[in-house]
Amino acid sequence: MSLKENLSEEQQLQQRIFTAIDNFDSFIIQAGAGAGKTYTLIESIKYILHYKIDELDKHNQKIMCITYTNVAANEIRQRLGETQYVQVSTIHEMLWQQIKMYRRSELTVLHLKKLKQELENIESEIKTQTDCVNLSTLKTKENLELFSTFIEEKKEEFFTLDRNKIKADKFRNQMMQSDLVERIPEFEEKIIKSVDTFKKFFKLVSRQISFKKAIDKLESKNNDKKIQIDYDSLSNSDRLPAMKFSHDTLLEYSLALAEKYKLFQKKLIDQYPYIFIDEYQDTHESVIKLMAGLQQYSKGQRWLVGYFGDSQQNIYDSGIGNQILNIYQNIPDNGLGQVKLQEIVKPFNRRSEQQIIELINKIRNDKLHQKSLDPDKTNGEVNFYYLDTEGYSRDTSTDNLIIKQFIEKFAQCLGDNEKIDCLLLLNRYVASMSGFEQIYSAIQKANFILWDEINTKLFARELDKLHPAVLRLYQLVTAYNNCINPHKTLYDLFGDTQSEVTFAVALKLAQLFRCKHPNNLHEFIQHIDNVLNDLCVDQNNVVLSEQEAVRFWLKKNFGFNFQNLFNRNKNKTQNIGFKDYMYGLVYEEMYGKIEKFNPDVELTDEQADEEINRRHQDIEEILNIDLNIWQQWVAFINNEHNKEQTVTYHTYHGTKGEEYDNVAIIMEHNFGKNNKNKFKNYFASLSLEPEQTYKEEETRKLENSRNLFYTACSRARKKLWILYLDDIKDIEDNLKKLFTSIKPFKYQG
Ligand SMILES: Nc1ncnc2c1ncn2[C@@H]1O[C@H](COP(=O)(O)OP(=O)(O)OP(=O)(O)O)[C@@H](O)[C@H]1O
Repeated sequence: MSLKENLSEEQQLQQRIFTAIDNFDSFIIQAGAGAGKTYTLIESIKYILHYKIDELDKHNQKIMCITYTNVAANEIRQRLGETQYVQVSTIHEMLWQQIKMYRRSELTVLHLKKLKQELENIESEIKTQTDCVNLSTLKTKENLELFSTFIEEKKEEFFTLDRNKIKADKFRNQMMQSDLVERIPEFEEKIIKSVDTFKKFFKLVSRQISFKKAIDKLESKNNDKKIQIDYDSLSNSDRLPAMKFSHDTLLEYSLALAEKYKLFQKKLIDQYPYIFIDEYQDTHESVIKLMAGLQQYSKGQRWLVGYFGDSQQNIYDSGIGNQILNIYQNIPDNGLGQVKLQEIVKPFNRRSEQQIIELINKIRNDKLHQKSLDPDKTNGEVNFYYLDTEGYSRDTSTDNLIIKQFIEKFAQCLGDNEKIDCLLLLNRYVASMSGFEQIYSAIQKANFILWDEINTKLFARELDKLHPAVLRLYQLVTAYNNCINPHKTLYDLFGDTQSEVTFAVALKLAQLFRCKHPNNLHEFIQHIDNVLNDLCVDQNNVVLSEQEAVRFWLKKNFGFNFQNLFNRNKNKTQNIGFKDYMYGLVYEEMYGKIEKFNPDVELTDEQADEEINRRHQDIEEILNIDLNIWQQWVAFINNEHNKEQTVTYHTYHGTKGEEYDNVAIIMEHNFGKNNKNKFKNYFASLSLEPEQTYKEEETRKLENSRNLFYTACSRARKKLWILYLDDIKDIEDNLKKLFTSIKPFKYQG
């Protein structure tokens, strides 16, 4: 078909969407990579703005557009231009905005329920642990109560000693200094015999206490001041007893609110008659259920939801992928009627040259066979190379050299100003090629992220996917970057201070925070600690506005309230400074509020000391990495590149939604040691007869590999070069089903 005919067909499809919008028919747009989903989404919004604006205006309504990341939200805002009739936000932003008005009412009910569930888990763990010989005397209610009183008495001291890496025997002596010890049977002989076991148990019971207190607080009838539950968007883990929750719990609470309170649904429907969800495939199941619930409830009213996405680009396990229609089918009728979606398939590809489209069609191998919008776009190139491994064996440094040589070869086939975007499978290579291998090694050594989660928790460009401790490090580097960047506004530094902070004070503090280039994060933290300490010492002269400014700075950069800072001198032992607080936080975020208890292994004092020392050394090592290296990592996370850069390295996941002219993909059999043969198995599965089926788990893994491969290959506009680093003998026949040209790549060692 000619370009003209294709354009006309595309126009008709767009028209079907407009008709669905006119009729308030909820729909789902299914389209492969580069089909122009985002473009269609924007066209749909523009259509409403053009034809329905009076209606929106009359009812004081808005269009809601939900994106998967902040980057995507900004992109859409930019492409739409300023308009008060559209709210573009991530699902978390949108939900919090909607539910925060319930933070003193209905949310406290949900929070209370969650605290109680969690308390049950803690109590069952306490039970299991008191089964072990050393703690068995704490099995009785009375002894456990005595132990809890002991904890209340020694808590501050315990955590100060723990933080300060006090050796086991000294620690034991300090803990023994309490009248309560006499009253708790076998305290000396058994309970504190292993300091390691004791510490874990202490933390567990102290967690139980804090949960109980939080529950009491919420249940207490004579609260003058209503307790408030808050979403903490800057932290990647819940802090339930502190009445704070993070991203996943936000989804959970929102769905529960919607299911329980019809008013909540009604408000959403009234406020946003059009809700669009971009990249539906990576959306959490609870969001789809929430939308389906709204759709059901709104029957007969002016309301619709429109999903845009591609199930084969689902690359995160938390996303619903191709399950959306099943979820819809399983929504009970509730006497309100079955919810349905009109399915509109967009079969075009606007991004890539014909050669690339052919390849990605073969990879997806489903009904969504794409055709190029412009049949004359045939100047693309796909090359598959396998490494000719004869004569040497692979290791990280050789692989790095091989990748560089491959990129050079690719570059020789390109024009002078052309760039290459290289997608690397292995995290170590992404780190070394992008200049932050030291961070990768140190984090791996500290061993607080599971092997197969490192790709997301250290390399994700969506901040809410980073490991909580890694996010904390990101915040520290960003706080430093903001301090030294003269182009940052006072809002960037202090957030919305609602004019409680004067311009002069904000400037003074900004200057104090801006230190001489520190060598590492450790020095930066020390510097901030010094500044805050000086302000504390000088507190008689510190105007209230300065205290406020510090408070806003800490809140904006790290999301925490540090109210006690200026009261410290009054009661020094009770409160800690910024440095200790930050170290404590990082330690806790790395190793958990309670280190995992294993009753089979009881560490001796020496082993426990060694273990604690090791952990502290690992943290020291991380904080002592050169700050320039940290800045390179932050630039990677923020996807910032300098203009001269001719090659940019990415993880496969990090390129979601992006497009580049020339793409190099480096592959191999494995994806980390827990995903042995991930890609080998995928390629091997291509010769599977249709009647052969795998177990569900196996199918899920294969689909994930295919989706990752599909998403990677479909980023290319013009040229795609793939290098396979492992031996392809066993999968060669299947590779030939996808690639017309398979050539050896000879490394010049
Ligand atoms: N109607 C259109 N007119 C002009 N350019 C378009 C149109 N639709 C899409 N494009 C362009 O085609 C390319 C692919 O579009 P887009 O990024 O919206 O695709 P997508 O379906 O969201 O892709 P992916 O699923 O891979 O993220 C972009 O460069 C976009 O600007």
